[in-house]
Amino acid sequence: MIRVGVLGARGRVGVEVCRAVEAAGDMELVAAVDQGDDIENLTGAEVVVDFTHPDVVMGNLEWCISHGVHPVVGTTGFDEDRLATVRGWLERFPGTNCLIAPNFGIAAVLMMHFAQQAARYFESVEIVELHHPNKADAPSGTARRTAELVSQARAKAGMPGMPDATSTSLDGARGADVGGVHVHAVRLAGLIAHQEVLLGGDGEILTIRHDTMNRAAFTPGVLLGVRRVRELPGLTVGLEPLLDL
Ligand SMILES: NC(=O)C1=CN([C@@H]2O[C@H](COP(=O)(O)OP(=O)(O)OC[C@H]3O[C@@H](n4cnc5c(N)ncnc54)[C@H](OP(=O)(O)O)[C@@H]3O)[C@@H](O)[C@H]2O)C=CC1
Ligand SMILES: O=C(O)C1=N[C@H](C(=O)O)C[C@H](O)C1
Repeated sequence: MIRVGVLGARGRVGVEVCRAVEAAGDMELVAAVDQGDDIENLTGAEVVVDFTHPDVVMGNLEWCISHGVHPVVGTTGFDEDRLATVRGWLERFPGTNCLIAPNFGIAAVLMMHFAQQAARYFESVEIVELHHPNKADAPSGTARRTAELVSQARAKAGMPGMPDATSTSLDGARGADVGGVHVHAVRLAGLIAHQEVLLGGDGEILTIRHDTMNRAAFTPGVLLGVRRVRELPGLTVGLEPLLDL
C-alpha cells in the first residue's frame, strides 16, 4: 500500500483526488490537509499530492522534500526559476523525487503532444485557453506549457517568427507572448477547463481542441503519478514520460 497525503484536500480537484486515492486498492489516504490545517499531519505519507494555489505550493514542496516525501504536483504557476529552486532542494535530499505536471488529464497531455508535433508544419500557431472564472492564474499552466513545447519545436526546425503585421493595438488584444507564441485566456462562468491550439498555413487550418468535462478526469493521471514517482529520479516535469510519449 502506498501511503498518500493530499494538500488542498477540500478544493475542487483535491476532493476528487481524495476520493480516487480512497478507491484505489494499492493506496491508503493517510492525511487530507487543507488551508488552516497543520502540514505536519502529512508526516507518515510516502507521496503527497498537491492541488493548492500558486502562492503556497513552493512552501509545501520545500516541506515535503525536506521530509523525504515525494510530491506529485498539479498546482500551476511554475516557471524556470521555480523549477530550478525545486531541483536545488532535490539535490540536497537525494532519494526524494518530484513530479510536476501542468495537466494530469490524459487527453490534455495528448493535445500538448500533438500540438508539439504539428507546430513545425504551420506558419502560425496561437493558443486559446478557456477556464472557469475562479481560476487564480492566467494563462493556464497547460497553455504555458503548450506554448513552450510549440516554441521549442519551431526553434528546432529553424522556423522564423510568425507573420503578424499588427502595428497598433489595445493592451492585451494579442494575448500573452510565451516564447513567441500568443496565448489568449478566457474566463467564463459555466466552463471547467478547455483549450484550442490553432495552427494556420497556406489555405489550411488545423484546430486541436481539448475539453475537460469534470474534475475526476484528472485522477487517473494523478494515480499514475503516485504509483510511479518513487522510481523517477529527481524532478520530472509533465506526464509525458509516464505515458511513453
Ligand atoms: N495539473 C492539473 O491537472 C490541474 C491543475 N489544477 C491546478 O491546481 C490548483 C488548484 O485548483 P483547484 O482545485 O481548482 O483550486 P481550489 O481553490 O478549488 O482548491 C485549492 C484548495 O487548496 C486550499 N489551500 C490553500 N492554501 C493551502 C495550503 N497552504 N495548504 C493546504 N491547502 C491550501 C484552498 O483553501 P482556500 O480555498 O481556503 O484557500 C482550497 O481548498 C490550481 O493551481 C489549478 O490551476 C487544476 C486542475 C487540474
Ligand atoms: O485551474 C484549473 O481549473 C486548471 N488548471 C490547470 C492549468 O492551469 O492548466 C489544468 C487545467 O487546465 C485546469
